[in-house]
Amino acid sequence: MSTTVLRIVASYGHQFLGLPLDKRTDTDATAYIQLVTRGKKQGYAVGDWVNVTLTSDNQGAIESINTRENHFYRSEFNKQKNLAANIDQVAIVCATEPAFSEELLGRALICAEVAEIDVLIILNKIDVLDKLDAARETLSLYPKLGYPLIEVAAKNTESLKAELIPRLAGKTTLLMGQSGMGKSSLINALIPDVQLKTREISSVLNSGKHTTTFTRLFDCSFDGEAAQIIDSPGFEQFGMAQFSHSQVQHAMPEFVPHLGKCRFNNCAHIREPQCAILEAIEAGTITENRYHFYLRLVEQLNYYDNARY
Ligand SMILES: Nc1nc2c(ncn2[C@@H]2O[C@H](COP(=O)(O)OP(=O)(O)OP(=O)(O)O)[C@@H](O)[C@H]2O)c(=O)[nH]1
Ligand SMILES: [Zn+2]
Repeated sequence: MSTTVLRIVASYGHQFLGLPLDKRTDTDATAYIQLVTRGKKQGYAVGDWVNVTLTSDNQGAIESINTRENHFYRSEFNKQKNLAANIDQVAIVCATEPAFSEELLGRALICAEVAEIDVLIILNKIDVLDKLDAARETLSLYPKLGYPLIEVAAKNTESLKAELIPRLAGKTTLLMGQSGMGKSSLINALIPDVQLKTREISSVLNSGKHTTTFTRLFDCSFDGEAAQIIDSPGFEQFGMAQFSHSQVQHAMPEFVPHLGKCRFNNCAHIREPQCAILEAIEAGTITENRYHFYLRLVEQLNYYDNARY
C-alpha cells in the first residue's frame, strides 16, 4: 500500500474528502479520495495536507498531518472545532437585512486574531437601502480597528468585480457568516457550476443524501490568478472556551496599546484604580460597546473555568 500527500477539500462530520496536490476541485471531481481517520483521531480541517495510506483508488486512511501554517477554530466547551487550515484570510459576511449579530462578528474577529489570520468584513445586500445606514453605522468601528470592510450586493455582479474579486484573487479565503447573510448567493455568483459540484461532492461524501452543511474548498481563478474559497455552514454560535483572558485581551486591537500599563499587573480591568483600559474608555479610545463585549467574554471564560475544575 502506498502513502501519498493529499489536501483535504471537504469535511462533513467526521468524513473527509482529499485530492492529490496536482488536482483541482474545478477540473478533477472524479479524483476525490474518501478518507477515514485512524481510531478516534480527529482535528483535521479543510485545507490540511495529510499523509494518507491508499486502500483503493478512491479510499484511504489518514496517517498524519503536515505542519499547518495556521488554523481557524472555534472552541466549544472542552472541544476545538476546526473550520479551516492554511488560509490567507477569513471573510465574514454581514448583511443589511436580516440584521447581523455584532456579538458573533466580534467573536469571529477574536478567533481570527488568536489564529493570526487576516480578516475581511463583507457587508452584503447594500441594495436594501432602508437598512443600509444602520448597518454602516454598526460596522463603522471595524475599519478603525484595522479590519478592511467592503460593500457588495450578491445580485450585482459589478459590485463583486469591483470590491470582492480583487480581494480573493491569489488567496485562500474562508468564507463564513450567519445564516441568511447571503453567503450561498455570493458563492453562486463567484463559482460557476457550484450546484453541480455540490451534488457531485454530496454523493461521494454522504452517499447521496442531500446536504449543504459541509465545509468545502473550491479551487477557482479570478483575474487570471488561482484562488481558493472555503465555504462553511452558516453559524449561530461562536464558542471560545479554550481561550485565556490574556488571549482575548490581546485579540482586541484597541486594547493592545494599553495592556501592561495598569497599576496592578493582574488587573482585570473591571473596577481597579489606575486601570489603563478604564482610562482609555474615559478618553474614548475604547468604546463602551466593545468594553461590554469584552466583559461578556470574560464572564463566559470564568464560567468555563469554574465548570472545568
Ligand atoms: N436584496 C438582496 N438579497 C440578497 C442578496 N444576497 C442574498 N440575498 C437574499 O438573501 C436570502 C439569503 O441568502 P442565502 O444566499 O441563502 O444566504 P446564506 O447566508 O447562504 O444562508 P444559509 O444558506 O441559511 O446559510 C435569499 O433570499 C437571497 O436571495 C443581495 O445582495 N441583495
Ligand atoms: Zn486594567
